[in-house]
Amino acid sequence: MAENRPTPPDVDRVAASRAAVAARRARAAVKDQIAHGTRSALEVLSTAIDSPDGVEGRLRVTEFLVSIPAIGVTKMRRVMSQLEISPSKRLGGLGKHQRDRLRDFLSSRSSARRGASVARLVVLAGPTAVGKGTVAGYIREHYPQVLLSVSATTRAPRPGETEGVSYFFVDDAEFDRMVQAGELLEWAVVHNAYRYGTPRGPVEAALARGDSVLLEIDIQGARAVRRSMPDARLAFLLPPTWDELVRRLIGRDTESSAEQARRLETAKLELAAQEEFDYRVVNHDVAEAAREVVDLMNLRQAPQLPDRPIFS
Ligand SMILES: Nc1ncnc2c1ncn2[C@@H]1O[C@H](COP(=O)(O)OP(=O)(O)OP(=O)(O)O)[C@@H](O)[C@H]1O
Ligand SMILES: Nc1nc2c(ncn2[C@@H]2O[C@H](COP(=O)(O)O)[C@@H](O)[C@H]2O)c(=O)[nH]1
Repeated sequence: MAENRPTPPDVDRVAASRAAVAARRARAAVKDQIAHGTRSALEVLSTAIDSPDGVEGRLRVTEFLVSIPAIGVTKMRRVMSQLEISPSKRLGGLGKHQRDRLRDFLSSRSSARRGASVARLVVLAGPTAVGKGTVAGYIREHYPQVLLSVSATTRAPRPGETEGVSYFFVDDAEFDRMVQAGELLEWAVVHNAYRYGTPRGPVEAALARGDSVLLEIDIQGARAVRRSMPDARLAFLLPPTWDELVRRLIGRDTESSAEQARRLETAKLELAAQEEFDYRVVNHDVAEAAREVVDLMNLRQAPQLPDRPIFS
């Protein structure tokens, strides 16, 4: 029996393997922070320099670079070679010149991005029931650094909706006044029923501060934003399949069957508009779609669109 008891070297090995798992998780958390913009890459580099044996210091430069939005593996390799850093290096093990070159690279990137702050306006549109509201709600909850514009609407609140959070619920006279006073960045009659519009003030103020803004609006609104703010990035949310879109609309159970049929007819036309958009995001999974939309706010270069529509 005594032979089955863990010997001191076994105990050491178990402890070491637990410590390695914990360290890997801690490094993954740092990479997530960079990817989601809750921590800047420059700040992580400074921490690594101050404590080379800490979590940040143990991050490989390759992993660090690819966690930065808009840096993929190909670009990372190019940057590593330009900065003359070998792929095996960790942030805490960089020599002084390598650190300086990496710091300069990160600073020039971040100031270039500040200069392009108008491109931080992202419009999320797509057919009825694809999940725009669900994805936008997820972003509101999980990405507090993104301002989610609150629209004005002439429709009545639904159960559970809150004034000033879901919408600003206004009557026709007030909506007319807002239009006349130029208070709306765009507005449209949606589903041939009620008017919806984006209040201009909060969006412009946030962009002037350099904050990211998300508009969850219909396709007519997206077109209007494109005309007035050509730097905005337009994302089209797609369902995985047409049948899934129908399932979501019917499953939501917020419209009569006549209204559902009407929305599905409109949805066919709206799906044809996807090619007017800069990006397409397929809403298989809410968290994943939300991350893709948030990533658009940090990209400097728009990724190439595929030649043909993904789904129509
Ligand atoms: N990834 C997903 N997987 C499964 N169900 C989803 C997903 N995303 C959203 N849904 C569900 O689909 C339904 C429609 O979503 P939502 O109301 O957000 O759509 P919408 O695009 O905002 O619609 P509308 O433009 O008509 O207001 C909801 O019941 C929601 O819970
Ligand atoms: N053009 C705009 N469309 C908007 C705006 N706010 C919301 N919407 C779109 O309306 C429909 C219906 O919304 P619901 O809450 O009544 O189901 C949906 O497609 C939204 O995207 C806006 O400010 N401008």
